[in-house]
Amino acid sequence: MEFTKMHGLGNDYVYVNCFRETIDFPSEFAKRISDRHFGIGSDGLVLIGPSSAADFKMEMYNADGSAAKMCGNGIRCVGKYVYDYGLTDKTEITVETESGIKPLCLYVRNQKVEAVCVDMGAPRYNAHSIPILSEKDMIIQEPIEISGKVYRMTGISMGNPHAVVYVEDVWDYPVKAIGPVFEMHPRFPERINVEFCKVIDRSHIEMRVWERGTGETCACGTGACAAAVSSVLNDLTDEEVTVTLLGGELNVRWDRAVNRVYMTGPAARVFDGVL
Ligand SMILES: N[C@@H](CCC[C@H](N)C(=O)O)C(=O)O
Repeated sequence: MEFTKMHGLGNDYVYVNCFRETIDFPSEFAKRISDRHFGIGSDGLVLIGPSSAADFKMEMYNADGSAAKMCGNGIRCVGKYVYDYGLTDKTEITVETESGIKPLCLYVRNQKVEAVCVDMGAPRYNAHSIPILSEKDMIIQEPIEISGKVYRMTGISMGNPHAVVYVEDVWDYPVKAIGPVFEMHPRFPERINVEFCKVIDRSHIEMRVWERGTGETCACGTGACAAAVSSVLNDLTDEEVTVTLLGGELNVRWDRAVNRVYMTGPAARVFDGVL
């Protein structure tokens, strides 16, 4: 089976072209190939296939085999894959995901896609739709106790669930210790992705992420969007921000007039392989 290893800011997935290949048990397959010692090594698996409603369809699995409805870094790489491998010659395409159809704008240089802008759609911050168990309708700076410390979280869905918290020093934060306790807290019936953020100024956020189903990753596209939306809701930033992550920078703009979030960042191919 042919595959391609790609990444968006170091958030790396194995990409399989399902126009050509068939995977019967994608969840098992994702677990096996993601293993960094006994597999190919990745944060998960992304399947690219035909869609009856859009130009292409994307399916995404975390390293533990769980499926996610949306993946921001993954969808940028899908844009690069379909253009660079000649599945399309268009620079404006649509991709069907489990959380709806997303329009992509591909930025091409020397016949290769270097960066992609994704219209991520409308964020949702109603507790029920994230989902987060709460008596309140919106989760804004809501206290939650994790490992004996009270955090104030803001809950956002970007098609997948996120809890954004603000900390003093992102780079020194014990993300690997706190992240898994957050992820499994009983208030999150579908578990949660957690963004540990620091606002530098009204147009700049630093962030590390603990991803549901994978662990700490170098970057999370949906997480960066959730951090941007949370920071606007808490009046910490303006509508357009640069989000600095371990793997690099993303530009995120929440256009509140039309209630859509736009995420722009790089997409890169690492290598092709045969399994
Ligand atoms: N890294 C991704 C998000 C992948 C899915 C997430 N772990 C979940 O289970 O919701 C991104 O770039 O958005």
